[in-house]
Amino acid sequence: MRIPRALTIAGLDSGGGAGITADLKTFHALGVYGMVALTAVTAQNTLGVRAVQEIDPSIVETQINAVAEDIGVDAAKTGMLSSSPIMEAVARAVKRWGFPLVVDPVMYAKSGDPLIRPEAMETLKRVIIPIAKVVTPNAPEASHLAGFRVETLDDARRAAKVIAEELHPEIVIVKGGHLTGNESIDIVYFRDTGEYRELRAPRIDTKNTHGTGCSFSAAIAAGLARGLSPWDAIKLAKELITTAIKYSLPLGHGHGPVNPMAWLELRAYRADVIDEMNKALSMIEENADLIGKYIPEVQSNLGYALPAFYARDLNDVAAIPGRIVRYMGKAKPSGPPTFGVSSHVASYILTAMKYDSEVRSAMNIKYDDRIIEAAKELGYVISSYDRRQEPPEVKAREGASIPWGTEQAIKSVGRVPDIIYHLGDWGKEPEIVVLGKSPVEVVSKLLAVLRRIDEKSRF
Ligand SMILES: Cc1ncc(COP(=O)(O)OP(=O)(O)O)c(N)n1
Ligand SMILES: Cc1nc(C(=O)O)sc1CCOP(=O)(O)O
Repeated sequence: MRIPRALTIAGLDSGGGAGITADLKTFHALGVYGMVALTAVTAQNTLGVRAVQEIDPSIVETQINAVAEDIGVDAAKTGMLSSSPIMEAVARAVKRWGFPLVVDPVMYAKSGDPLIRPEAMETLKRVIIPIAKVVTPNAPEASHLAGFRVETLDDARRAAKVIAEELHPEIVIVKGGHLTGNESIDIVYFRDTGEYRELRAPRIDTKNTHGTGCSFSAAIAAGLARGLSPWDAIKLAKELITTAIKYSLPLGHGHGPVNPMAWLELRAYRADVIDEMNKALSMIEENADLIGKYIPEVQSNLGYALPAFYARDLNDVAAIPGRIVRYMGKAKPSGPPTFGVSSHVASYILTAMKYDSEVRSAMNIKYDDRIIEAAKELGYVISSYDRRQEPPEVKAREGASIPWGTEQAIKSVGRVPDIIYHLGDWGKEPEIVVLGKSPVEVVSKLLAVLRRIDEKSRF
C-alpha cells in the first residue's frame, strides 16, 4: 500500500487558521500524510500579524532535505516565503528532489499585513514561480505578478496567460475570491496548450475566509500526492475549499478561519447518522406489530440530523425515503435511511434544534389519547399547538407551518418537549411527534409509551 506524502514549505500562523496548520489539516482531510518545512513564525490572530520571525534559510533547506531523504515527498506546496535567501534555499531543495510544486504566492495576510519583504518580490518571480507546476495567485497577487490591475474575469484571463508566459509555471490559477459576482470563478490556464478552463462555485457570504489560499493550494498538492492529474487535483481542491468556506468558523474578532476538516467531519458524521438510524430501524422492525398500530394515514417518518454546526437545511437530515408504512398491520421502513428525503419530520427537528441543539431526532405517529395519557404517566414533557390558530401569513408561506407550530409548542413549556401533538385542522390529520437526542432514544421513548398502553389494556 502506498501512503501519499505531501510537504508544506510555509509559515506558522499562531491563530491556527492559515499557514502550516491549515495545510496539515487539508492534507490529512484528503488522506495524505503531511510534513512541514517551517519558513517563519508569525504572531498572528484573526485581526492581523503582530510579529514575524524568519527561520534561517539553511534550516529551511535542511528540513526539506531531511524529510525528502527519509520519508519521501510526492508533492509539495509553498506558502509564506518572506525573503530572497529563503526562496533560494527552497528552490535549491525543490530542484534537488524534483517533486511537483504548488506555489501559493503569499504576499499579504487577509488582514492586509505584508508577509513578504519588498525586495523578495522579484525573487518570487525569478526563482520560485518558474519551478512551479501550479501557481495560485488571488486577484491582488495576480496584479503584482502580471503588472496590471486584475479586477474583472477578463483581467484574470489576461493575467493568467501573462504569468504563464513570462514566469513559466505549467499551470496558473487566478482565483476569483477577491472578484465580485454571485459565483466565485477561478481561471485556470495551461501554458503548454494555451487552454483556459474555469472552476465555478456559488459565492458564500462570510467574512471568515482566513486561510483560504493556504488550504486551496495544500489541497492541490494533496491531490497531486495522491496521483491525480493536475486538473483533477484542482477540481478536488475547489470542492474542498468551497466546503471549508461554507463551514468556516466564527472565531476571533476579525476574519475567522476556514474549516478544511469539514470535508472529513461531514463524511464521518453522515456515516454516524446512518448507523444510528439503522439501529433504530432494527428496533422498529423488532416491534413492528406494536408500532404498526400507530402509523397514521400519511405514514410515519423517523429523522436524524447532523450535529448542529452541520445541520443547515432539510438535506442535512436523514430519514426514510417512502416513509415507514403500515404493511399487513406491521410498521415497515420503505427504504434505507437517506439524507434529504423528509420535509415534515425534518422540519420539526431543525426547528427544535434552534432551541436545543442536542435534540436531533423525531418520529411522527398517529394521534391517540392513550399515548398522551401514558406519556404523562411516564413523566414525559408534553406540549401541543393548535393548527387552527396558524396565522394566515404563516399558512401562505411554503414550509412555514411546522416551524411555527413547533415554536408554539416549545415556547408554551419553555423547552423542547419529549412529545409535541396537534389535533389537526381542515384536511390535516391530528398527529403526535416524539423527539429525542437520537433515533434510538426516540424509538425507546415511543416503545415505552406503547408498552404502557398495552399493559394497561390487559388489566
Ligand atoms: C503564516 C501565514 N501564511 C499565509 C498566510 C496567508 O493566508 P490568508 O491571510 O488567509 O490569505 P489567503 O492566502 O487565504 O488569501 C498567513 N496569513 N499566514
Ligand atoms: C405527518 C405528515 N404530514 C405530512 C404533510 O404533508 O402534512 S407528511 C407526513 C409524514 C412524514 O413526512 P416526511 O416524510 O416529509 O417527514
